[in-house]
Amino acid sequence: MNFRSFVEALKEDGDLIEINEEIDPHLEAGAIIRKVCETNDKAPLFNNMKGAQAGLWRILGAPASLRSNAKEKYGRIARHLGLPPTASMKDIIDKMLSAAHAEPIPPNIVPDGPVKENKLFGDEFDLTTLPAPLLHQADGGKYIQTYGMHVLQTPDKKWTNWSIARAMVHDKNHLVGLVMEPQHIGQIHQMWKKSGRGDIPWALAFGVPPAAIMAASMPIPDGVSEAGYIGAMTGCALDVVKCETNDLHVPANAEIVFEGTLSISETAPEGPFGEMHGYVFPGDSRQCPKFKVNAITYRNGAIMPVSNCGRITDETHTLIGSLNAAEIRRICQEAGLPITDAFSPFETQVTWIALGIDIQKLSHMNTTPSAFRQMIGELIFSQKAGVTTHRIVLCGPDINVYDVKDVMYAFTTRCRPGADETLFEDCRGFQLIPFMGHGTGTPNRGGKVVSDALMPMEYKGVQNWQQASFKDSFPDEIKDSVNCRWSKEWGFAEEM
Ligand SMILES: CC1=C(C(=O)O)[C@@H]2CC(C)(C)c3c(C)c(C)cc4c3N2[C@@]12C(=O)NC(=O)N=C2N4C[C@H](O)[C@H](O)[C@H](O)COP(=O)(O)O
Ligand SMILES: [K+]
Ligand SMILES: [Mn+2]
Repeated sequence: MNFRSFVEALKEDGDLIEINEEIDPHLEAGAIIRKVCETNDKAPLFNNMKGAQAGLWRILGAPASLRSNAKEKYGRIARHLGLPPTASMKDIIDKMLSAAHAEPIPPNIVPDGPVKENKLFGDEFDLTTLPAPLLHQADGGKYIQTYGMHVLQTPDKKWTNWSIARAMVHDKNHLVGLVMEPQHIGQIHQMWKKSGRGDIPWALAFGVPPAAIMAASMPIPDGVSEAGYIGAMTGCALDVVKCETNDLHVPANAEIVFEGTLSISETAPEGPFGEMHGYVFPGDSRQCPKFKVNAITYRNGAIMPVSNCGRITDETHTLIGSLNAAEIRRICQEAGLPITDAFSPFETQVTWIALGIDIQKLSHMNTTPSAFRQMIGELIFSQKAGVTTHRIVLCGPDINVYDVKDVMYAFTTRCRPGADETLFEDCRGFQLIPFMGHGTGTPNRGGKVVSDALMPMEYKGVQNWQQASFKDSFPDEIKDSVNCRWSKEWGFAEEM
């Protein structure tokens, strides 16, 4: 599946709105994409961007946001993975974890590809004149990079990392973007700095195969190349082609590729940006590394994917939250903890993760609530995949952790504030969350909690209550007889 066929699949699903009238990259495209994300409407494809030149570029907005049709809520994300549009979030997470213990299938190097149809070098382009969008009025710049994939290799070339990190236009041939620890882009930046080998060969590929951008958004382990992981997950090697100006390889059918170097010494002001938690703090910029663009190669009719993040729901919730939860589930299970599921409710701006607990297995651990909470917090809050999470909620087997109504029902009725919670201050914190970066304490340390929504008896493997609900408070024969007359005889609404 490549990006073009992904866009075609959305069209066939009736999940695409093509806009052929001229749209301005200065706030207008951003406003449409933001409203699509807040209403779960169809993905907008802007075929006529003001300022487009030499085929650069059309824009696809909200590439992995939600569908309003409840039966296909995650359909646009499912289409990234070749799953049916009715796939559940559990199906999507299971698919993304399916390669965790598989032998990587390295990419297949091909001599040419659609991404080589057009090439611009040096003064043949000026980033400030391309239709890069201003996505929020208080943003510090035009965020040209919101759904592209950084390609960076360790100095020993053993690990090639693919990841998403934002970047804005700095001048005609430079970007400036977030390069944070413990992200792999930050780790590799540090390695090159220590190696004294000068600036880092870099590429940024937009409109890559959808499965690749999912891996780029996932905190798979240090040292694991996303290309090989995706090869193992899809069962086939991804075709890659060599860059014109360095030895890195990029997907051969990517829409657009920027090639150049990531500076280990030069910085420039970055941000502010409307971020994943839904805030922009006007004027709040920080010094970040510069990326020098030496060449641009691209397909005919190139499409630039754009994620306008902020208030729910957009790619920073559907992908960052869900894929961090995926890795947290794997890490807990490999540590022998009785975790069945993990999910980050969008309504928490993905600052929480809810864990589904197998209370039979829990009862065999003969542990206490405070000891178990300590175990869970120490494990998860020490992980890279746990950095963005500031509350973990432990839920019993009658709770569907993928449904925020269930998580809140458990959290608000089974977790006594204080007594049933364990605070963690000696761990890395996520400074992008306003209560951290603009709050009262240290911006990047602590501020975390494990909230235990397991009742004491569940540590003995028992749930001695019935939910006062249609599902749990009526015998099957009553429920069946009510259900079969529900809409046919009485005219109530059909079940969704
Ligand atoms: C935190 C991030 C963003 C923000 O909130 O502004 C910003 C917004 C955009 C670009 C839309 C965005 C989208 C649409 C998606 C889907 C993911 C991110 C981002 N951007 C940020 C960023 O600027 N800096 C960052 O360190 N991580 C980000 N991630 C998350 C990472 O991709 C994720 O943690 C990966 O696991 C990283 O790969 P590895 O290092 O593990 O290999
Ligand atoms: K990644
Ligand atoms: Mn990585």
